[in-house]
Amino acid sequence: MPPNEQESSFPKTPGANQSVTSPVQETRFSSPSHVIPCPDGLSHQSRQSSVLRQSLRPIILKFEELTYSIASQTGKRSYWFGSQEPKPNRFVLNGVSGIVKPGELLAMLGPSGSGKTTLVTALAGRLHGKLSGTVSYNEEPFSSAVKRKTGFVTQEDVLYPHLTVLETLTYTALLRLPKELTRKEKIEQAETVVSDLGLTRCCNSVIGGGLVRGISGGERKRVSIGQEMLVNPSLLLLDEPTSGLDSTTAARIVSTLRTLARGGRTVVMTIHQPSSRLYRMFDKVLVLSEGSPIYSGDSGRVMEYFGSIGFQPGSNFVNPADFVLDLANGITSDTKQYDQVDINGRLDRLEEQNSVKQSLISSYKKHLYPPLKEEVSRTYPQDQTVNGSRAESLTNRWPTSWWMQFSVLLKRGLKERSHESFSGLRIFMVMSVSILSGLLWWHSRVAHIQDQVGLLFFFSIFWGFFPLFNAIFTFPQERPMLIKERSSGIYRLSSYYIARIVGDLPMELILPTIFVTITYWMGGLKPSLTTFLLTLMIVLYNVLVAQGVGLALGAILMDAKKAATLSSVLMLVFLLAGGYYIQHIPGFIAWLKYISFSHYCYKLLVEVQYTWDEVYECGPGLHCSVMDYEGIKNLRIGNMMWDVLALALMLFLYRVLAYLALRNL
Ligand SMILES: Nc1ncnc2c1ncn2[C@@H]1O[C@H](COP(=O)(O)OP(=O)(O)OP(=O)(O)O)[C@@H](O)[C@H]1O
Repeated sequence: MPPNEQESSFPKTPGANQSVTSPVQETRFSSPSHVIPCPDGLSHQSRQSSVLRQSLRPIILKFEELTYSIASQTGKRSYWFGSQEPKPNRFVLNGVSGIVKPGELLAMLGPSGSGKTTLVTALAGRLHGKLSGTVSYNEEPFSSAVKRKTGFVTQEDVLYPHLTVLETLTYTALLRLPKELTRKEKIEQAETVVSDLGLTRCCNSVIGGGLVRGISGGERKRVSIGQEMLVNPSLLLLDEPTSGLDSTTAARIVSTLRTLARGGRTVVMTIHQPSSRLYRMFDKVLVLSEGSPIYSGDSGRVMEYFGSIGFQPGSNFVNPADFVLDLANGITSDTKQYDQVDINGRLDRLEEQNSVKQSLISSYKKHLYPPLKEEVSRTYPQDQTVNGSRAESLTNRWPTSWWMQFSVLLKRGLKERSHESFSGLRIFMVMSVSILSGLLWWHSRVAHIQDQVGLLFFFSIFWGFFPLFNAIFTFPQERPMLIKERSSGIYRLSSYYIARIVGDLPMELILPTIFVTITYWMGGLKPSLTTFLLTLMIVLYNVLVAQGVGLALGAILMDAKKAATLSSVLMLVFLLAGGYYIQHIPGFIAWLKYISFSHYCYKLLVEVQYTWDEVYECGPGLHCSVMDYEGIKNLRIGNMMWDVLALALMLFLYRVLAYLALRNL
């Protein structure tokens, strides 16, 4: 078999219960030494630990009379307040029922907006809002045990763009697979998924996204599926796994899903417009029309059912999916659908379509719902249920230890953000500002006290603004990933949060160190190593506090634009209340400086720079004490400890605030 044939296609696994008989491709890819070698097609080991193996704890998924509504708006705006008049709730799902057993693949079909995504999200236990009806997993409600055995692939792929395919799956394996497995076994499992999903060819390519060119949409989708397959889920739910893919790739994906189902899993997917080739792979279909079911049952009996209630396909009929989707839209073979019709004709047609939909919904209720209800209410024998593992899962809520989560998240974060942390632009910006300010304040002397104090104030403001603005984007950017991984119960928020903060530290601290080193000596500040080191420590301390403010604003607002606007206002206030520009702030607003971290930083910088016995030339032949200089006197220099404590309090409080805001995500 030519290498490419092996690599580019899905494995020809006949079923998880059967052994793979395809020839083994033994030749490894010649990969550069710095690149992790990609796994072979299907190696001996892969065959033994293939993710297409059997599910350990089969799940029977039942859902009964699911109804979900949203409050809609009339669109009429009040002139003064811009509020909208409330309208009665709109039903997105209306009495949807079904049952999917282990080994079955259910496809949910329906036109755009018919409620497929809402339904699959509800089945994954992630729909918040007014959902009524029941969803059960082996007769039990959704629980953390079920969550751990459920894989959910959303319509949009949420992946880190700068990680490679193999890195993405390896980090997921390290985080999601239980601690009973060794690190080596987890990595092997990730490699197996790469082989099983035919991703060998692109395993060292970056995922890409946004402005980064990476793997194709189909490959990205397979990576998303692979992330869920890694944990050998008993229940796999996928929202539009084939959207935007060519028919061959779509067929490969559905074929893999079928293989997974045959291994004893319960697989549910939504699909927009399947080809007849895809349609034949489904065991069951559920057809939705504006949130109401019009068919639920065996995929092979769909034509027979609609024929029995008087809806026959037209003479040019080929694909059952096209036929049922037309029906879900209220279009029958008799409808004049694509002709040019006037406005009256169009209204008539809408009425006609609505009456077709109503008739289909009534027929469903009359003919399909009673036997389905009976099937759903029946109790099925279960060999081994997810609930069997409940006690174990409840005592052992997380798959890995806190430390393991922290170290994997730290490494993954460093890898993903290495390009931005060490971005040439950021370094260039800091270097150029430091050299420019060094030149502007070139060898300033105590004699020019105002200039020198200005440089210290500039330190406090620049190193307040810069880290604050960088930190603002952290959580709004990470939000989709955090929601995805946290709703799968992969790690604790604390391990993620600390890994994120620690991961950002090196660059957050290296840049100001370079800056202060250049500007301090060029700017002619006190030529003492101790004073220099103290100045550096104060600036770094300020950076950490500013970063905390940025993280808190980003986490609370979860909108980078809003957070940036708010922080501009905040920094402007801190700039003005800092004590450099205005020395006599009116008493009623003077408290502002106490909430400004730049004020404390500036005060500390002045305190370490000057001593009480230092003088400057305050007039021709006149020498005054530096501490009597108006700009310094009003700072009320004295107790450095209070300033350090105030900053410590802010350092702690803002970070706690950010953490609490993330908990409410
Ligand atoms: N939170 C929400 N706010 C407003 N509208 C909503 C919300 N959730 C769902 N809807 C509406 O419910 C309907 C069903 O949405 P859903 O995304 O489930 O449809 P879909 O069948 O998956 O569509 P598509 O195939 O285009 O993805 C749509 O009209 C959508 O606008």
